[in-house]
Amino acid sequence: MSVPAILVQDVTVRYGEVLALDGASLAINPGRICGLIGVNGSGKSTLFKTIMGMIKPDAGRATINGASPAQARKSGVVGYVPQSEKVDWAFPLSVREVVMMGRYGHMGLTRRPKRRDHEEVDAALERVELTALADRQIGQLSGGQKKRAFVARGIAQGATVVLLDEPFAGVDKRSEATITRLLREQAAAGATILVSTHDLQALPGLADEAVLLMRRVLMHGAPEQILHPENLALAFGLDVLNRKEA
Ligand SMILES: Nc1ncnc2c1ncn2[C@@H]1O[C@H](COP(=O)(O)OP(=O)(O)OP(=O)(O)O)[C@@H](O)[C@H]1O
Repeated sequence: MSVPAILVQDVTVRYGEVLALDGASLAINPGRICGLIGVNGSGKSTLFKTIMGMIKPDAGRATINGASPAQARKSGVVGYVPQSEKVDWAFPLSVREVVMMGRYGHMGLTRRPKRRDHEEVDAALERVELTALADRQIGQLSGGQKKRAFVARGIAQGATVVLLDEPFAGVDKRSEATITRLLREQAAAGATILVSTHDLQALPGLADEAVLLMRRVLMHGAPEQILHPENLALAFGLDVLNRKEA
């Protein structure tokens, strides 16, 4: 049997008094796009940070292709598109420089880009349709363009496991369509993708499978199964079921 690309085993995370994850377990196989669904505060960002090794769980563990998060980050197999609110957009970096960060792992200690690095960055910018804006400061892009810049960073990096925390929040339709197409292309080429979203309608067109999170994984199945009102009610409360009558 193949090793899951993303494996989360019985992970518990506490922030002081707050129990953010409570025995969450999840396995995603290579080449799959998995949508992560849950109300605000259900632990989605905490799950991403655990898989990235940015926080150490109080119990349980996460692995990427069987390796620890730290090893996976070091080898560059894992890429992360954070929530927009978590990024300092005033940072004096151009779009091109942000995408070039994806090449750091390939450059050695000097971090001096070689021709191959420039070529990969140009190709990634082209794929996300940001070539014309490459020299703009990153903060001077629209919400959707910023997300595309981070997706390009993952492409330039050559990441084969990609985590995206709400890439469609505050994003224009063109960016949403471009990002969805790119994720599908990456998955078709073998990449594994975990993407959180509040856009339930877009889920079947985006993901092969989906997960309902509420501190732990309530359900993991086909998007259509997850979107069944009774299952959504599990994660979002009974309002979803009652909305029609209201
Ligand atoms: N650094 C922190 N310190 C204290 N509590 C935190 C911290 N980060 C998150 N929490 C709490 O942990 C819980 C889970 O937060 P998390 O950000 O993982 O949820 P989320 O599902 O990503 O939410 P959202 O959809 O609003 O982004 C929430 O109750 C949140 O308030």
